[in-house]
Amino acid sequence: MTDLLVAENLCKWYGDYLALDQVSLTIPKGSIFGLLGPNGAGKTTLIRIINQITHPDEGRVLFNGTPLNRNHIKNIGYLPEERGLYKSMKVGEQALYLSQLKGLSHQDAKVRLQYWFDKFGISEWWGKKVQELSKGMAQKVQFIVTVLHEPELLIFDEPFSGFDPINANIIKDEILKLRDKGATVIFSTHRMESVEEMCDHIALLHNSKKILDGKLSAIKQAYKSNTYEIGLKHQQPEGLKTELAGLLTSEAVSFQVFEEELKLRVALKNGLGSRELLAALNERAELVYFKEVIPSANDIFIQKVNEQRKEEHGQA
Ligand SMILES: Nc1ncnc2c1ncn2[C@@H]1O[C@H](COP(=O)(O)OP(=O)(O)OP(=O)(O)O)[C@@H](O)[C@H]1O
Repeated sequence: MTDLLVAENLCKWYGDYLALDQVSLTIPKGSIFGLLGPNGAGKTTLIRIINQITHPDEGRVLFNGTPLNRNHIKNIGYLPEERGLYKSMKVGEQALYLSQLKGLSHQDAKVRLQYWFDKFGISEWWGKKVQELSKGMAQKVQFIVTVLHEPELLIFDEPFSGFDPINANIIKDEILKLRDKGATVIFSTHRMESVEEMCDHIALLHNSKKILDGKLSAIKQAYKSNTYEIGLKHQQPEGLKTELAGLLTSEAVSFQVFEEELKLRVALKNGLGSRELLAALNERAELVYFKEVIPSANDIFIQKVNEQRKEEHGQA
């Protein structure tokens, strides 16, 4: 996979505050790239640089290998977190106006808008004023205007906020379809379940710095903690605890009896793996299930940010 966007050593100052500190990123073509981080980490600043709303003080961004310039604006669709349509303008009129700003002809924009309005079941709003729309309805219109010109890069900042679960699902499916048709997606959110469902790559920003990035599946593998969840039939915890003691660390150990089943969550000592654990268990009990615990994006976010905070406190 080649990279659509490469950011090299970006620095951005707001007065004497350094909002981005040597941030480098590579965004593979066709990926859904999650840009994550606590409030104030620098995500929006980075997105604004990619959109050329603001410019870096140091570093550069390459789009398809070329330094970012005004010609790339047509190739990018951006749905900002703060949504804004002109309230007194009519929906259709405004959608047409915004689409033409992205380089579409009036005729082409009209055909495409009609297609999307139909698809989202909102054709009857065409002649209404924006102020008559609910928040979710206005968001649908903005989503349409963001993707209408079929840009190579789509940037969504909290795309699901304000949508009910059904509409959020519709938007999610549309984003996945756009990716399948070849678009690259940058997706900034605090909703970790959306990251799990959609992102194949992530970058985590904290205090203006990138502290983690890569393929989500590889990051998950790297953050595994040799922990397993096991269900066993007809077992009591006491004997088993003593028997397994030699294999387990003192962390993440839980033994819970639930109806006929004993549920275990155990962390193995370094150097031991599923083979040793299974051998010890097989001697004793009938397995119902056995699985390695893979950390969630949420677990990884919390762990990495907390580690970073501790490190920064240590240095202070
Ligand atoms: N125009 C500005 N002038 C001064 N400071 C700014 C400006 N824009 C952002 N900042 C500061 O830069 C830092 C990064 O802000 P940014 O909006 O990029 O964070 P974010 O990661 O998007 O946060 P959130 O998750 O809360 O949206 C913050 O400390 C913010 O106060």
